[in-house]
Amino acid sequence: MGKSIIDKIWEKHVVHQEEGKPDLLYIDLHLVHEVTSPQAFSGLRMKNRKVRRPDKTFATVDHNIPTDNRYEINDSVALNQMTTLEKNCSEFGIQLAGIDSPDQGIVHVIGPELGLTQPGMTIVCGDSHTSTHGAFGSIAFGIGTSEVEHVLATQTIWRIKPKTLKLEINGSLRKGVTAKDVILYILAKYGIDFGTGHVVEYCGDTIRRMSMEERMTICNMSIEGGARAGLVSPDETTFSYIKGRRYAPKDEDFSLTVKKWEELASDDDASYDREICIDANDIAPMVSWGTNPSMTGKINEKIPTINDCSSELEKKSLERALAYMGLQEGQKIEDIRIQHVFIGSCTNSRIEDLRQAASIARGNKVHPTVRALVVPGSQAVKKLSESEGLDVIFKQAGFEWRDSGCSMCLSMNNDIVPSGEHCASTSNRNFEGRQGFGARTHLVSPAMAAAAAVYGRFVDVGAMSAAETV
Ligand SMILES: CC(C)[C@H](C(=O)O)[C@@H](O)C(=O)O
Ligand code: SF4
Repeated sequence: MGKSIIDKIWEKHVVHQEEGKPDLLYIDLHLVHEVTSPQAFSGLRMKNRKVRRPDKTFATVDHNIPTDNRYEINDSVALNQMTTLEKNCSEFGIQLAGIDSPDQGIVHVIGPELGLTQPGMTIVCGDSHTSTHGAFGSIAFGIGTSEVEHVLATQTIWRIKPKTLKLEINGSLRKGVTAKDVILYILAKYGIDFGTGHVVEYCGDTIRRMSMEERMTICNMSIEGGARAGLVSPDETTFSYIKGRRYAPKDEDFSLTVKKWEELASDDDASYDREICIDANDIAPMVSWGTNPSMTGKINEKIPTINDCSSELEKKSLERALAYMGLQEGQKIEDIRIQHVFIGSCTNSRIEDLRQAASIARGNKVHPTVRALVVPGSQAVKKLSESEGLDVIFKQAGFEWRDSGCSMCLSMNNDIVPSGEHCASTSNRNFEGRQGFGARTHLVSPAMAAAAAVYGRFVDVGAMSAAETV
């Protein structure tokens, strides 16, 4: 019987195993941000401990950093977390992409961008969307603050080996359908618990044809399906993305390392605890209408009715979601009006995402009743976008063009959606209050968000004419 990539990586990283106990896993890369690290460093200080492998630890500021004027931090908690991280990194000798650094950005955007994220690694961060890094064929998962301290001190973590789920997607995606629509479709169809207790391996020819940016979008939202992590076996697309990046192996080392990475891919006869198979042709541009990511429909569908519900529980949660969202049962998704657009977050703020949004924004104008933000995932994405003129396209269309950070994905900085207003957002979470008290979030792809900005409501980007999208 062959092995899956999950088994292969896990086995290589176990440093201690005992019957009835979790495994002790070696960690190759520890990413750190300002929100979940302060207590961990305090813990080290109290116990007089050092960071075991500062060279395998990398920090940045992303959640709190303002993206309009980054030095104007009015919130004292935010300011304190950011300056505390700076102090901690200099005291413990950790590399930091701080507020002034051209490397600063959302932790899950800069890891891959700098070549820190590589196939076969175990990667952790005190952040749930660490699963993003699984796109490179690594086991990457979020950890709690006490575990951040443990990893800082020991470079290891205790974990029970998760179950494995093979999620295969085959076929061609229809016009206007992106990786974001694929993962929203999976969540709509299989629910917010489809991956509970499992590491999901995404495979099939649809995934194989995807770029690294697209694979990252899918792995990112594995967490919304309850999974421990999500990953894709590495291939040529992975290797050519990594080649030449700052922390990637160089020259001869690179080709030797690629040989090792090639062996990581799951064997054809690998076995999994569960398998799901999806037809890509069934997927349409998706829009979430409710308060969890499974409350999502295709653009040309209607919001379900109470009569569609198969249980009392389902009925109650539909009623509650509709009341919070200010929507009607049976309402057409295309008729939902929006007042805000947020293009950004660790799900969709990479260069390809911004290119897709720009192809819709070009030559169009943001609807007069809409406020729209474009927030690149990193300062490097910002710079690259500007070299391609994307900033000019967005600004001419009436979008705000920002510095990098988590921004409106969560209400921890200046960017907040006012109560009762609707936001088309390329982020990953839509629970009550996520983008601000009473804010109403609709999860969509970058192209769908840009089109919503132009029309003030949701439209099918797959049906837009060539003249509308240049
Ligand atoms: C702040 C952090 C702990 C949190 C997470 O881990 O998910 C954040 O990134 C989020 O998306 O809500
Ligand atoms: S962009 Fe959003 S989901 Fe991603 S790390 Fe930041 S707050 Fe969390």
